[in-house]
Amino acid sequence: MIFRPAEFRFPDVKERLYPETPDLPWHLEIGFGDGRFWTQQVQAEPANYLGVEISGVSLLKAEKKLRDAGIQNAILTKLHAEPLVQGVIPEGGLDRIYVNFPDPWPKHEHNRLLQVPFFELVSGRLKDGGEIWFTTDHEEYFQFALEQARQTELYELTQCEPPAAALQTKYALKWQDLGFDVYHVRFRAIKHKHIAPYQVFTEDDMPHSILVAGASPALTEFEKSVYRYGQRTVILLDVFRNLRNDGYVFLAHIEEEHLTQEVLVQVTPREDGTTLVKTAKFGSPLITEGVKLAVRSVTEYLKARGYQVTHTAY
Ligand SMILES: C[S@@+](CC[C@H](N)C(=O)[O-])C[C@H]1O[C@@H](n2cnc3c(N)ncnc32)[C@H](O)[C@@H]1O
Repeated sequence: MIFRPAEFRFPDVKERLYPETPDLPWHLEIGFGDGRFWTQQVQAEPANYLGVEISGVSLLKAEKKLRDAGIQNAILTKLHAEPLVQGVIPEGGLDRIYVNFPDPWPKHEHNRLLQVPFFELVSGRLKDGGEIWFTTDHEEYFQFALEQARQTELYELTQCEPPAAALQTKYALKWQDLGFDVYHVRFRAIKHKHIAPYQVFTEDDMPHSILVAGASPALTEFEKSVYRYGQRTVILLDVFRNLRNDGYVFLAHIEEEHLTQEVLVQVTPREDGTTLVKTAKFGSPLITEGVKLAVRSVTEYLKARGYQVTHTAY
């Protein structure tokens, strides 16, 4: 089953996500590609499965594979692994994490998934004794990951044979056909670092502001505008006229840590003469701090063009 990010709770619980099989362990696969790993691994060790991918094409392929295999207790989602782990997974929630043949980034190792911040984050989301099973053909990334995990002093490492299913993934077969070796290690969490959940707000906290239009409220031209707030950036990419209510819709791009979202911010004139600025539900954005800042940015944009701000809730 595919879950849109907004369908999760932040954090969520296994009992809600897998009501039919709450007693099974909970396994997460990061970067599941076409999904074939889990169709085989589940036969060796049944578990509730959560898969996270950034590729929409992979998401659809994997969903079909799992459906054809008749696997019911599997949830797939399209997101970066980090906000999913930090936001959705409760402390001590996971029994295991699989990472099979992740992108090795040979020239840009800062992009690699398996490094100190990741090991720290997941140590708190794994149960005591929970493990990360890492399989790769890339010896340099393998050594790098061992070193990064050791630095944290949160794991016991065991190098051993990979599970049979990890040798049958699309990339496993590709690299083995080319004669590459395969490396496997299990990182067993023995200590847990507490990292606060990724903060996602509910619809009750929908950020908004109320403005009063000045003497010349109509926007006749648009300037792409960048707003920086510490680690977060909002770019107002475009604005469209709303023909239904004589308002506007801004297209905002938001970057915050590992999460990037495009959201629509509506500017709607109301009967009492005020103007309401709020995030549109369209696209089910995750209501994060960055989304609040997008509403703030649109409010600032309008303020600079003659609107007066009478109320803000962001
Ligand atoms: C080299 S492929 C391996 C796919 C699959 N595991 C296999 O063995 O065939 C790496 C996958 O990781 C996904 N990926 C990369 N970074 C990711 C991230 N931060 N979160 C989730 N998935 C990611 C990519 O979209 C890609 O499908």
